[in-house]
Parts: sequence; structure tokens; C-alpha cells
Amino acid sequence: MGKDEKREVIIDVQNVSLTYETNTKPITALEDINLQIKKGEFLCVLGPSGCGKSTLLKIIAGYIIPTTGSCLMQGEPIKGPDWHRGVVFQSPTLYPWMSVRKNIEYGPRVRSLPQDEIKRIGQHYLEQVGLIEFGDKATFELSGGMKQRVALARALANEPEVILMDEPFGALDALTRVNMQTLIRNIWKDTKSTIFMITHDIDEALSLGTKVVVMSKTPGKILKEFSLDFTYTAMTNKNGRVKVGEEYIKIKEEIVDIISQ
Ligand SMILES: Nc1ncnc2c1ncn2[C@@H]1O[C@H](COP(=O)(O)OP(=O)(O)OP(=O)(O)O)[C@@H](O)[C@H]1O
Repeated sequence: MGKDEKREVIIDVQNVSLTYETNTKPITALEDINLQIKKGEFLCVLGPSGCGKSTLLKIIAGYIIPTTGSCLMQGEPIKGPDWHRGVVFQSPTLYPWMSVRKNIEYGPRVRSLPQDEIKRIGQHYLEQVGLIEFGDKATFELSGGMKQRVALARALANEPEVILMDEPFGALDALTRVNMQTLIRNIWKDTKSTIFMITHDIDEALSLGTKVVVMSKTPGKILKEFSLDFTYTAMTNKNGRVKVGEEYIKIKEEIVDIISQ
């Protein structure tokens, strides 16, 4: 038995299908999805455009309820959004009238935590995403990568059990993207959090994920799950990057074949 098999299941997606009712005809976005996310896992989801990745994330987040099947968090049905599941989207939805620090402190403030605890959390996550000098800036003064770091810190500030990310680095330039990947890997390692991340980038999935799930084109089904450890090699590599060897290339080619079927 591998170490992942012994871990506690946090999210359990059981026989989930989702059909959107539209003005013309119903659209079945997901069909019979079964997926378990275990504590401490970094799960990356890959699949062709429109295969239902965001729909699956929205079900786990509690934004939409499956048409059939169920989605459980620690054994309880997910009935709506909850701060135990932090969400980060491709375009950061920050509050422009609040400073960077206030954006990060937003969740703890809404949860009415004590003032000194709110300040401590704000400071801690500003530091963690490397924005300590930008706490008093307005969010419109930041670059795209910095905004995304604020969005990440804002999600982390609730210390959620699970972080759900939908293409979080999709709008960033290549260099910022690599830096963000290193940042998220380090945060995942330091906070021992559980991450569910959608990406279109196979290299990103392979270099971050401890598990990579590949979905079919619409209606989305899970075609294959890969358990990986490339992300651990990046942590020990001096340059912080994954070593691209024979095994990596073999898996990447297999994923390309599956996605382009
Ligand atoms: N609110 C909605 N109403 C109707 N159809 C929808 C809705 N949201 C998504 N769909 C449809 O459901 C299918 C899955 O969409 P979804 O956004 O989940 O896919 P995706 O894999 O995340 O796509 P992409 O990779 O392009 O972001 C698509 O056919 C899409 O058009």
C-alpha cells in the first residue's frame, strides 16, 4: 500500500453527473464522475476545453449541486460554498476599494475573528506570498502576478481544508507563471494543505501534482489518474525545477495521447 492510499479522504465525489438546463437543449457537462481527494494531495485536473473541469470545481466548491450522485466533504454532503474550501480563479476577483492587506484580511474579518488574530493572519499571508511591502497599496496598482498572489493569500487566510484553483496562472506570462508554480509548491509543502487545481498545461500538472486526473471531452468523464512524485524532486533540485527524464516524457506523451483521442 502506497502512502497516499492510507491518507484520509477529504472530498469524495460519488457517481456525479451534471446537466445544465438551457433555453435550447440540456447540456450534460459531467457523466458519472468518481473521484477521491485525500488529505495533503496536490491534485491537478487536465482535459480538453469544455470537458467540464470548471463544472467539477464548482460542484466541489458548493456553487452548484450535482444533477445525480453526491459530493461529500469529510463524510458530509456539500450543500453550498463554505470557507473550509477556498477558491482561486484565473482572473482574481479582488475588492478594488480595499488595500492589499484588507483584501487578505477579508475572510477572517467576516468570520469575526479577534482583531489581533486578523492582523496576525494578514501579516503572515502577506509574507507568505512575498507582498509584505505592498500591504497598503490599492489592488489596481499591482501587476497580474501580484494580484494573483493576493487572491491566493486571501484564500489561504481562511486556512481552508482544501484550496480549489481554476487555471490560476493561465493569464500570466511564462516567467511569472514559473515563479507562481514554485510559490504554490512551497506553500503546499509548508501548510500541508490539500489542493485541487485545473490547468491546461501538462508540464504544470506534472511538475506540481501528486495526482493528475485526465478527463475526456464533453460529457466529461475521468479517463485516467496518475500518481506522481515529480514535484518532490523539484523541491530537492537546486534550481527548484523538475528533472525531465525518460519517465516524465513517457507520462507526458501518454497524457497527450489521451487528451487528443
Ligand atoms: N452555466 C452554464 N449553462 C449552460 N452550459 C454551461 C454552463 N457552464 C458550463 N456549461 C457548458 O458545460 C460544458 C462544460 O463547461 P466547463 O466550463 O465546466 O468546461 P471546462 O473544461 O472548464 O472548459 P475550459 O477548459 O474551456 O475552461 C461546456 O459545454 C459548457 O458550454
